Amino acid sequence: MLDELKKSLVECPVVKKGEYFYFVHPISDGVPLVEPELLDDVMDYIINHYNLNMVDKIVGVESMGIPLATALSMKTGIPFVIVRKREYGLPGEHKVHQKTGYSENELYINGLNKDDNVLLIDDVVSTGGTITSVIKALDQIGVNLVYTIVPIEKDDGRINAEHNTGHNIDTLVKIKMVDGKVTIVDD
Ligand SMILES: O=P(O)(O)OC[C@H]1O[C@H](OP(=O)(O)OP(=O)(O)O)[C@H](O)[C@@H]1O
Ligand code: HPA
Repeated sequence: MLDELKKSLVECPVVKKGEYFYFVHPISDGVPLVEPELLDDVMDYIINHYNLNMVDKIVGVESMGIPLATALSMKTGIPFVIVRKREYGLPGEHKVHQKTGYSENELYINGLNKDDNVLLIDDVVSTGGTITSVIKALDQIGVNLVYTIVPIEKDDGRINAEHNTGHNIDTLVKIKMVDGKVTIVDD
């Protein structure tokens, strides 16, 4: 089911951002072109492997959590909210500092309440910085984090993020950068 995702990852270009080897792929970048079948494969995998009956809200992280949250919402009928890079100043807005291997930003969380049953989705976990910060903020808000699903796991950040947050992070494909190229890590 995930064969296409794996194949497309191995074939995708890699660019350098400073010292960071950055793979460029439809799911993580919307570039060069997102084939709906690939998105559909990822969604079907999630729908077939998780019990989503108790999930009240899907939470996606800007930018590339947006197509994933949208597709999952449309398939399941569960509403979604986006953790944005824009501040709104609404009551109850939570500010989160995001640090990746190549950038830093502020993120803003709106639209969530204590005890909401939440599925968090983002495209990639790499250093684990982003998902760690977002999960810690969700814990502060007091939501019930039912699942955290990130289709692409790159290098070793997931384990650190799980250790630092105490939450499981489920990934669908694990990749490693070897000699500046994407390789698949089989379990
Ligand atoms: O595990 P980490 O090292 O934190 O990397 C993962 C994060 O990096 C990317 O976000 P980025 O802010 O680059 O942007 P985008 O989604 O706007 O492309 C990606 O979408 C993840 O959120
Ligand atoms: O190498 C990457 N490619 C795409 N998105 C990412 N988010 C973190 N690292 C990466």
